[in-house]
Amino acid sequence: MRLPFSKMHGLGNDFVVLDATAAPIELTAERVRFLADRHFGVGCDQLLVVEPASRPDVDFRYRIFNADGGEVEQCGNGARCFVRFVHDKGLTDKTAIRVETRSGIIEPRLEADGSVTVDMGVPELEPARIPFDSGSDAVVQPLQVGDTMVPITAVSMGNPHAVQVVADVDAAPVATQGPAIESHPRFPARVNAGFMEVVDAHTIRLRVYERGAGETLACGTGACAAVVAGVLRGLLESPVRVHTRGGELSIAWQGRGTPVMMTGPAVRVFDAEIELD
Ligand SMILES: N[C@@H](CCC[C@H](N)C(=O)O)C(=O)O
Repeated sequence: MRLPFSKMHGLGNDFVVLDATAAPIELTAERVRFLADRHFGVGCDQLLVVEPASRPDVDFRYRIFNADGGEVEQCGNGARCFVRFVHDKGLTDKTAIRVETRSGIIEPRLEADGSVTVDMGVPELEPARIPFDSGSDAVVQPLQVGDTMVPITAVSMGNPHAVQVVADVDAAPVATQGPAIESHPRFPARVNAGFMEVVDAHTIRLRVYERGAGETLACGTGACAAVVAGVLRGLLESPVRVHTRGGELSIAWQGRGTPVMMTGPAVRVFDAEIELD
């Protein structure tokens, strides 16, 4: 079978995007891993599948698979690329879209300058929702990682994040601590590990070791989670510019009980087809 796809990215966090609005696409974890493979397949951090909505009050459903084949709840950079994709493919002409994800409905909006703003919903801060087996809802919690005690803030943007503050993000132990935090027993569903350098109250530098994908050039939900963690810790004030290795995002959050707003670019790089067994 020949499978048409688009290759897209949001700040270098790259995606293979499939249109399943007209007919379902049979996806196995093995197929996802093949498509995501940078040597034997197409290559991406996440695979996104656009599907028809399952209810009348939303426009589409979109599903997210990590490069390791696992289906996950949310993806910020993917949400912006989803909007670019449905417009480029003529699937809608609405600029404000309601879309179902595994973690609920999000509301992205295509801006006049081509950037996309996404209402990413209200962050969950209760550790039990992460799930984070700590029995406490303190904003900063100790996490034993090897020989090091790491103070982290656990935030769910639909998907789970553990954010730590570092002095210099370029020197942060992302490659070593990232996988250890991702699979830490305190996070039974695994977690995305964020390393945030606070530059000033409105600016951070961020790297994220993503669950199921490794370090990516940018992580949209990771940026939202880092800003939430920074505001809760009294280090940041909304809005915050988030500098990633792939570029810049703007994140606004007015505090507990309010949604996180994310604005950034979305790029369709090329369209192609691939032969699947
Ligand atoms: N890159 C994404 C997040 C993708 C999912 C994540 N790796 C997870 O497992 O939760 C983003 O831009 O948010």
